[in-house]
Amino acid sequence: MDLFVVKTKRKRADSQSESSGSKKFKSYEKSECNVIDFKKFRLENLSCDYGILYSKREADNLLKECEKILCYNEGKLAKICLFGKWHNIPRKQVAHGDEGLSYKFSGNSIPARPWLPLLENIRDDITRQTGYKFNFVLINRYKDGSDYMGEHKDDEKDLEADHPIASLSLGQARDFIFKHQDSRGKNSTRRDIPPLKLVLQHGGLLMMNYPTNSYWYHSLPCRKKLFNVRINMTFRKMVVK
Ligand SMILES: O=C(O)CCC(=O)C(=O)O
Ligand SMILES: [Fe+2]
Repeated sequence: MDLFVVKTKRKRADSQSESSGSKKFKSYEKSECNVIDFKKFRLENLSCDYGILYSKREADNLLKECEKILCYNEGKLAKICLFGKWHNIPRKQVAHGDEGLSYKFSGNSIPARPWLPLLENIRDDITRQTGYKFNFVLINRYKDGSDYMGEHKDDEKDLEADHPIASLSLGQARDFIFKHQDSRGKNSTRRDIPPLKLVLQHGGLLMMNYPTNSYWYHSLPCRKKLFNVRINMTFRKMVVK
């Protein structure tokens, strides 16, 4: 992790308003939580916390188990629609979650498969550590550094907008880049906001708090010289209709 601001131990659930930006947006419950060491990243409209949730041994075991039991989407569910054209996604993907939930993005809708005990255990570990509850997990598997995820925001309507997204990484450490929406491209109006680069490690947990996903894009760029598998799980709170 290169750029960094303050190191802190979050002690109690009622510190919730600090991580989500403003109390007035709170629309969910947050329970008591434990304490892993989170590093806090605070920039203009960005609030993220990063810490190591699992030791190397625990993370090795989880990765091995994931490789054994997870099955990934195929066919249309493994494609995205960009500017009217369908493309294979440059990685594998699957979602699990509460019954009836699905996740719509880039022209596709990913239905949640039922929870698996392994995923429930990880979800509950994250809830114990952060106090936040999740009803859906999107899993991305990058076979090596040539698999990637392009710049996007996780700001779909079916996500509870002010709820944090918890991102657990297993396997190959990879760069993860945040860019402020007004700092991107030729017509950028905010050249004064530099990107934020994190390195997401094996066993690392990144909390993306409100309002990060309303203002900042994130991506996992290609890294052709990396050859190991990485699995990322983003635990989310979807709106239940
Ligand atoms: O693999 C990652 O770390 C990124 C995952 C992500 O951004 C997503 O699932 O929306
Ligand atoms: Fe994302």
